[in-house]
Amino acid sequence: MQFVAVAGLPGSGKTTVAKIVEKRGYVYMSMGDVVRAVAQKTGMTPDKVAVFMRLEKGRRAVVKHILETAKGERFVIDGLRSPEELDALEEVGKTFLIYVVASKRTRYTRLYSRGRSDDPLTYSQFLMRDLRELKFGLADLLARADYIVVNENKTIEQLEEELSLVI
Ligand SMILES: Nc1ncnc2c1ncn2[C@@H]1O[C@H](COP(=O)(O)OP(=O)(O)OP(=O)(O)O)[C@@H](O)[C@H]1O
Repeated sequence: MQFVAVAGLPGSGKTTVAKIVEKRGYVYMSMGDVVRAVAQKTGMTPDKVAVFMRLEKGRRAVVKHILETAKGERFVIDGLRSPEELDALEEVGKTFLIYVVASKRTRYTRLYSRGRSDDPLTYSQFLMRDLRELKFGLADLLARADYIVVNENKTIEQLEEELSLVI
């Protein structure tokens, strides 16, 4: 198996990057979709499920769920949160980690205008989400990145061009 894993803080552009990778022949799988599906089943909020799954079932729980359902050879995994999740992928396949970064202001503006049902409505909700993700170990993943992409003052086309040199 071969994985391109994508990590970054909320609103940095992980899904945007992962969808670009998908177009190059990788099966797209989203950690956030797993969490949101469990949230819908249980009636809990996605924020709570994200913490609950990792606390109750171990720090690899979400990635384990992804691996159980994965069918194919080459995958792009959107939304890795911790070094433990990266370890889990590396144990079963060749893994390349792309870390996406953007400033706080850009990320907040993007999420505010994206308006997904679980997106932060206020700046304090946005900061709380950052904090939660950092607690999972997101910042520690930066040290293990194979490629760091700055998604700021860049069009999606420019992003696509940059990534074509990497993937
Ligand atoms: N370079 C860019 N130019 C313009 N818009 C962008 C760019 N990158 C991302 N966006 C937009 O910003 C929003 C957030 O991007 P995306 O959903 O990829 O972030 P994310 O890191 O996956 O966020 P989350 O962790 O909250 O799911 C989306 O609406 C996306 O279309």
